[in-house]
Amino acid sequence: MTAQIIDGKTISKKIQAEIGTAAGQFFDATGVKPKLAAVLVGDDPASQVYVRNKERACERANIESELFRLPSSATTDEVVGLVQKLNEDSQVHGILVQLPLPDQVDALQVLDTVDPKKDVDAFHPENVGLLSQGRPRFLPCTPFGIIHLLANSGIETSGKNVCIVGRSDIVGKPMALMLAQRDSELGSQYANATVSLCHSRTKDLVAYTKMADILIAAIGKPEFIKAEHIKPGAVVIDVGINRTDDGLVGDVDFDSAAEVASRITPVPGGVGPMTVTILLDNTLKAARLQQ
Ligand SMILES: Nc1nc(=O)c2c([nH]1)NC[C@@H]1CN(c3ccc(C(=O)N[C@@H](CCC(=O)O)C(=O)O)cc3)C=[N+]21
Repeated sequence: MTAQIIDGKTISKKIQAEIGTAAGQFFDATGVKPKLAAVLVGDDPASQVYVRNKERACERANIESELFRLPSSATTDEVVGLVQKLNEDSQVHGILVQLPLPDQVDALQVLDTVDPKKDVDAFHPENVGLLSQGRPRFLPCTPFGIIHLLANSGIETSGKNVCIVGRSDIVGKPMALMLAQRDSELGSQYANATVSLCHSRTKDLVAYTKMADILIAAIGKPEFIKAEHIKPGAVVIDVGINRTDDGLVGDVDFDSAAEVASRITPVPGGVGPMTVTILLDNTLKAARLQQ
């Protein structure tokens, strides 16, 4: 078997065009152009790439964006102060604090400062709580991007075995919540999964991954998932972005996995562009919330 590719770049272009149309209509009705403020502390090269991708995508979708930079020596108080200023700025609808922050900055304190109604990453405890109760305000960008990828590819999750490898607060944990719930913004067929959330202490990982109709790799280890982890015909979603000597690779060994899977996302061009797309959607949602 050779897997069909799930093309995140093409799907994200299509959704970004829809968001652009909706943002234009919102502007015509209200005179307000949705605005995203991105906070970038230091000069991590990967963060610069992501922030640039986000700015370009905003431009395409009729969303204003402004980048606020602080030096890598910034203190917690300085970052918190900038976020407070953006909270109070009525022209700013969405605030994104690019992670990772430098070690001397208390990231939790910074993220807790973001006004929950401007929290387009959905990292604030109020938004995490709303999601866990099944009444989300904003949905976290990468997990919701994955649901969109599945929906756009006609891959339903209801009643399926989904295995998520990796329990991070920004991908694995919220992804598990969203897929296990009764409903999703895209319909109940894209929820209601039987979810296993696996991690570094999981015993017999292969037993879980091999049961999965949909396998989501969000571990942060280059090419960790191989053909032997995958049930023949399964759908494989690769969330990893690892920079190695061979260039950018995912958490899945693409060549061997594609022999066994029925559908697979590439890296780059899979989940990454969808993360950016949902950020735009959340910024428009934030602008609506603030009218
Ligand atoms: N507050 C916060 N929110 C985030 O959403 C957030 C963050 N911090 N810190 C880092 C991670 C990572 N992330 C990506 C965004 C875009 C691509 C992306 O555009 N990827 C393209 C290009 C990849 C490349 O060329 O490097 C692709 O996969 O095709 C990837 C990863 C958002 N993150």
